Amino acid sequence: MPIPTPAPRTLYDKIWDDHVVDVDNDGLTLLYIDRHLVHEVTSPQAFEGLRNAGRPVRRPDCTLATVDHNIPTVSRKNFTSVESFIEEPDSRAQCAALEENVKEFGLTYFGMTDKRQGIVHIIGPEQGFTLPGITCVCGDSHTSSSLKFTSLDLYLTISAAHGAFGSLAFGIGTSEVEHVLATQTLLQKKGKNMRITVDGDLHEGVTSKDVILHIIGVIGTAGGTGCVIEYSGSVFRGFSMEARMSVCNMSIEAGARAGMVAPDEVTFNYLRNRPLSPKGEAWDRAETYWRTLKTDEGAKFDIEVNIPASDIIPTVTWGTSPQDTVPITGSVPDPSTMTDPVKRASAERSLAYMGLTPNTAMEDIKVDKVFIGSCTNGRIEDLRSAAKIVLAAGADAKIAPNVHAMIVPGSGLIKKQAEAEGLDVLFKRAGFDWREAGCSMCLGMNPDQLEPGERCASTSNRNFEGRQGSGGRTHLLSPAMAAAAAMTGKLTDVRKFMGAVADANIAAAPKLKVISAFDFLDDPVLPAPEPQHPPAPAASSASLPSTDAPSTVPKFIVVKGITAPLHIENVDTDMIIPKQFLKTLKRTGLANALFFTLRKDPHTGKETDFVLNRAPFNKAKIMVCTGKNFGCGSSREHAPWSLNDFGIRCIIAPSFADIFKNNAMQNGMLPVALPEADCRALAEDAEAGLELEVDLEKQEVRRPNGKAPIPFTTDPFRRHCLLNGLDDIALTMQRGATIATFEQRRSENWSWLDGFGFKGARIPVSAVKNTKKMDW
Ligand SMILES: CC(C)[C@H](C(=O)O)[C@@H](O)C(=O)O
Ligand code: SF4
Repeated sequence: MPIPTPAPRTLYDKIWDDHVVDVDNDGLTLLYIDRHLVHEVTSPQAFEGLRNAGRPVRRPDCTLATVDHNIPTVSRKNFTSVESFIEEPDSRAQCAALEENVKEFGLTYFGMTDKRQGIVHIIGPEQGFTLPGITCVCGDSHTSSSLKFTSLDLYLTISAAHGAFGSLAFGIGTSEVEHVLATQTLLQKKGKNMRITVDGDLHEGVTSKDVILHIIGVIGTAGGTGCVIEYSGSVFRGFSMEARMSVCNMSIEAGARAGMVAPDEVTFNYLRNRPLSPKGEAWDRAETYWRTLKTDEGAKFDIEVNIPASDIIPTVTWGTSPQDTVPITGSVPDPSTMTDPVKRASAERSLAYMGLTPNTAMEDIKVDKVFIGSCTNGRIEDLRSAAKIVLAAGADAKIAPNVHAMIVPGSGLIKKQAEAEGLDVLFKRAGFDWREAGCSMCLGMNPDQLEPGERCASTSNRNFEGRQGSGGRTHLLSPAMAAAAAMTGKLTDVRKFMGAVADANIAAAPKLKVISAFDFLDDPVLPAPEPQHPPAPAASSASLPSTDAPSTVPKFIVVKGITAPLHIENVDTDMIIPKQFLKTLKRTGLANALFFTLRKDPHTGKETDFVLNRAPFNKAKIMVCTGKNFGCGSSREHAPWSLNDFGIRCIIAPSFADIFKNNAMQNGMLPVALPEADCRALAEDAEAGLELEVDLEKQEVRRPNGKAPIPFTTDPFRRHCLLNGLDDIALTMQRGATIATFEQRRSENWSWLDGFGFKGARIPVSAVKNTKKMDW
């Protein structure tokens, strides 16, 4: 009998298969999570949940925490403690809460005096915490090139995230953070396989950031919904790890669950000898396994997109969605030429917000601020590429007057490396503001924010309304383009900083040193302190779904009530709840925060005529949105929390972003996806002030005035949980024995994934030199 050949599998299929702890008949999978990154914004409520239930963190050795979003980026020379350093009370409380939580639960933490502190998505790869073939999650959406600048002779390859290592990395909400902390698993349905291939030679001046902005412009911010994207083709193969990270990092902006690149020599060279990478014989075994992690010949992709490299030129955004891209040589689009009414309305709204007139040349747009940093572009190669532009501008060149240009390295180590290379001196001499590591003006949860009406050339990843500050206007672009904008004071084609004059300027300038990142990675990782929390009672195995597990999730059976209509496409979670409300330590009290920037006039503070401010919609229990891709962007669970607090238990829309959908259901809320025409019909009922009735048992939306109900479908497991008000964590805890069996197999087959660097003797908390400092 010939042995049947196994079906060819994609990279995603392989990683998925290797992490299945258990699977039910519907394909709902209990997936093991190898690495969990934690930050201060999305974790307080998760730790509180553990504390209330008396549960420990199941795998402290696979969990790494840092502070990044709230922290000021001013000099830390006088830092003594978070309490005295962070002025804003809510930011301070969130950072202090994390410090308490890591101590109580025994987690490794890179705090503000640790040079390894930085943006979660930067420190994971930097430390070798992120490895090929792993599953990696974070309560943060961004958990998902060798660029030929020939005439500038740039060694740059522009940079960011975990999937770039051939791992399955995705963002989760706070309830799922708690689930992973408690069980080291997640309940997941497998996504679709999507492949984006970019082949050919990139034009001069085109970086990995331009490549991913161009891709998002082509497929749209919902283009990757429900998919895991594998990036393939000669362009990605030719990219450095940093460049691959930038691309994978922005997969969430394309709506995808995750993005990945198959590991290869570039990956192995990046990882070898990183502090948390496997060493010696363990490395050899790991590398042998990693080399199997590529898509098999003939494997099936559900969606394939091919983009010729030659189509891409330096790219910039004009609007308030990352899909609003245009070549820098182009101009602001004219909404009057758009036929789709929802698209036209969205474009008009964007242009009004951005203060732009149709057909203005992009290069004529003046900027007030420049931000170089973020998890997309805060790496050493990004800083080097910006530095090259400064050099190309000439020995005494300064940034344009009236421009404030900020450079925020992604981690303390990157900052040190850049300073050793002399980049800080170069930048400061040209007038840039050189800062400490953190998320900074990417989101502005700290003091780094735009003033209303200010325009920023930004290397970050989101240009949503109010993202960088209420009323602030963001244009996304590459670090080289951002540096060019800083020098000229307006959006500028980076190729103007290339050619004979630029070459001569660079040749005349003192050579910048190139120093290896490995010179800064020598710190041993000290053991985590013993958790001070009592161990959980032994778990027993039970079949899923059981209805007798303890739960605080409300049931969803039938919801009837006033429905608020909304006619916006790509409603992002920054719009649902802006950043200033993410600083809470609670899940409640957020009703007033819902759609805050649309409900309050930023200048007068008075209520606008936004639908939720008007009777009867101010009492809405249901929301119907006619634009697709509701809830895109950030993974903040605060978005469903604020809807829930307002009284809205059900959202109907043509489509939802994956993380939002999950987050809503974790809170006993129901997202209903219906065809656009049905959403429009329901919106008409809603506008007439008539009540709708959503029945989950019968899976139908009942309409007023005897109109036929509209049927919908829901995932059977989720429906069961919603109808019975079941809590995922309690259900998964019942499968403790199955998880333990998986962990045993994991230790045998992939031993390098256990206990990253903590395997030796544990050091008690009291042995840390200064116990006030939490930087062990
Ligand atoms: C705070 C966090 C939930 C959020 C995210 O998920 O992306 C943030 O990092 C962002 O970029 O908006
Ligand atoms: S997108 Fe911005 S705010 Fe979010 S993690 Fe990255 S740097 Fe931080």
